[in-house]
Amino acid sequence: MATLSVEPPSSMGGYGTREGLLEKQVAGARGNDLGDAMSVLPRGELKRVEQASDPEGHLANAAEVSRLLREGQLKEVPQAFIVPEESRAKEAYNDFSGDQDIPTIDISPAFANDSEAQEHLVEDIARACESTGFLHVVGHGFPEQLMKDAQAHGEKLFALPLDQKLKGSFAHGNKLVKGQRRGYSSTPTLFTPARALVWQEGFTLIGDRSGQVDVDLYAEMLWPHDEKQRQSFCEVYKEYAGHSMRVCLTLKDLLVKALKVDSKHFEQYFEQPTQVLHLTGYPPAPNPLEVMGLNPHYDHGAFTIILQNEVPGLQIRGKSGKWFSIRPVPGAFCFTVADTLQALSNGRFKSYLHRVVVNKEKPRLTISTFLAVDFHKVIEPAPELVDDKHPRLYRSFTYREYLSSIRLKAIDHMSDSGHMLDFVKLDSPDPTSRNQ
Ligand SMILES: O=C(O)CCC(=O)C(=O)O
Ligand SMILES: [Fe+2]
Repeated sequence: MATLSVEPPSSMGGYGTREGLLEKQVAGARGNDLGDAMSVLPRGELKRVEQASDPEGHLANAAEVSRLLREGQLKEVPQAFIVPEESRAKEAYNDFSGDQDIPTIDISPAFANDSEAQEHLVEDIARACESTGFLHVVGHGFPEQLMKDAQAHGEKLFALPLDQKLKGSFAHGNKLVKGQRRGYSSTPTLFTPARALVWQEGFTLIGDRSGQVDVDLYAEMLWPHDEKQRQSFCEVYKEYAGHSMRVCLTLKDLLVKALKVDSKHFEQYFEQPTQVLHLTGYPPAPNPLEVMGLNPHYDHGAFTIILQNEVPGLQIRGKSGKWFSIRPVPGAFCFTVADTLQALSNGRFKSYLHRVVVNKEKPRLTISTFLAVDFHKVIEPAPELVDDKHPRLYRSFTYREYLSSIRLKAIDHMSDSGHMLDFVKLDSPDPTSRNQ
């Protein structure tokens, strides 16, 4: 996924020149050690990623490879994408066994004055976050046309020639920001125990609480000669960021109510939240299960809302341990609890392992909004959630630490499907997670 910036929100606007903004962004990114918030790169792996996403290396870009295969210019998928047998998904993109447990919840009572309906809503949310960790959100008030426009612009972006897309990337040439995904990102290795390039490409924007987002710079690099497209792209994603932040903050309020805790404790984590808007394109693959769209992982932030096109592929590993695909619900955001929320709720709300598999025919496109808590706030559960029956599960940590030192430690010791949160568990027998 994506990169987070610790720059304060005001830093996203107001730079007179493109160079100034560029410089500032690079400096900002260098100044933080968060790295890529979602990608787990084992040490030494970065070089491989940089090489793999070399502008010359068209064969390391999943979209390009997919195109060449479709056009018959390439006979087989390059080895770098092939997932070792033992790490491959066995469940196809349209295996929905288990999907019936994922509820669709209408959050419109959150905007109305009906306390009874609100109470039911809050109960439904609590139940879903405690059991499946995933749910579909409808009745969110996000403009339907804007969803479609954002998806259409995503398709346009991913349809650009690779060389052009790479110009809108922060991972190349002098603009290299180590390990970070901002703007366009060519196919990376993500959550790597599987050690293969994932079958996807991405585009990342960083936004703040006010809904501002750093889109202008990338649009200028992607469409230097097409002002109309550039403006329209920027307009759509700025609007998208404003609405998605609003939906996220509404969800945050509902989650606080669902936990029945003093809202003050929670509010402190969301004074300067960051939203990472991440578009992911998953091209078709001839033998879909020999590659992986996105390796199994838990999201790190507070929670994520995912807008999916009509093509399924997001899979979760349910309580029974069985993987299944989530059927996209038109007009809905797919919500998932992430690690920070699991820690803040003292384990009551659960972050689940998920991944993405691809299919033979249809490109999949998603727009994820990752909501992250303030980087420097010490994450501790609300006192009401800790008692004799519910002892404290995780030690205190900051989100910044979670994405830097804890993450590095986890990378060295974590298994394929390991959970990074286990590395801050208080009763963990794992010596690497103790005495920190
Ligand atoms: O694209 C999707 O369906 C899910 C993406 C995801 O899980 C992630 O980027 O963390
Ligand atoms: Fe995820």
